[in-house]
Amino acid sequence: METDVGVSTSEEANGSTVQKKPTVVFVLGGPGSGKGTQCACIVEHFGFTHFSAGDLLRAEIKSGSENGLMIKSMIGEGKIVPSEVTVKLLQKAMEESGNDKFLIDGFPRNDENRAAFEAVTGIEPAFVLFFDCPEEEMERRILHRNQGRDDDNIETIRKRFKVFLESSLPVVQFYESIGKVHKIDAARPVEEVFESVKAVFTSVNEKDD
Ligand SMILES: Nc1ncnc2c1ncn2[C@@H]1O[C@H](COP(=O)(O)OP(=O)(O)OP(=O)(O)O)[C@@H](O)[C@H]1O
Ligand SMILES: Nc1ccn([C@H]2C[C@H](O)[C@@H](COP(=O)(O)O)O2)c(=O)n1
Ligand SMILES: [Mg+2]
Repeated sequence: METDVGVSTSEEANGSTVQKKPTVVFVLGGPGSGKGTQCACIVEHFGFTHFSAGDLLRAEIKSGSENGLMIKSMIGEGKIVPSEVTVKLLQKAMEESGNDKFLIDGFPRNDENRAAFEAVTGIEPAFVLFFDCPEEEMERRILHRNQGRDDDNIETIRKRFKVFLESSLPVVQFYESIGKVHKIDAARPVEEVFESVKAVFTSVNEKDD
């Protein structure tokens, strides 16, 4: 059933009401491609609220919720948590944020994620940013990340890469087929990548004006 996440209502001059859905940008890319790093820059410049699906799931584990152990075990195996759980966390975060512009990072990770989000929120992404990065570079970045993530070990990293190729890339290809993907070469220094990201947001904003 569809709910009205962040829907704002405005009254037209003729008295009719218009409902505006929030703007959602999905931020996709392999593990360690730099999604979180770039999202932090986008937030500073473009007024979006950033939600990382992985961060929300890790917070759920820490909170001691009834799903915590299941989520921990799936993340440890590099597997994708059932969409019902992740979509609920995203929906709650969006509702509580007070904003109507969201960067959703690391989601949708598979076609089930994509379909569940659309069915529950009724929202389709304005566009999708895809950070394209070679596996060796992603592996190097993750192994130097040092954020104490349980899944940043070589065995789980390899599993995450496999899931990315088998389940997440097809979602990117789906959005490509409907013309929604902006592909960014992520194998460059952070500032250079962000220059390309900025150009995407600026051109989209200009088209909307
Ligand atoms: N362009 C870059 N060049 C070099 N290092 C980078 C770049 N972007 C991010 N990093 C570093 O690589 C590591 C992974 O980046 P980040 O956490 O942003 O990736 P991610 O795509 O969110 O990964 P995950 O999917 O595992 O959450 C971090 O230590 C970050 O500082
Ligand atoms: N849509 C999602 C996003 C993340 N997860 C799980 C599985 C991932 O390996 C892990 C870490 O995500 P990241 O922080 O690397 O984006 O979280 C998921 O099941 N579903
Ligand atoms: Mg991340």
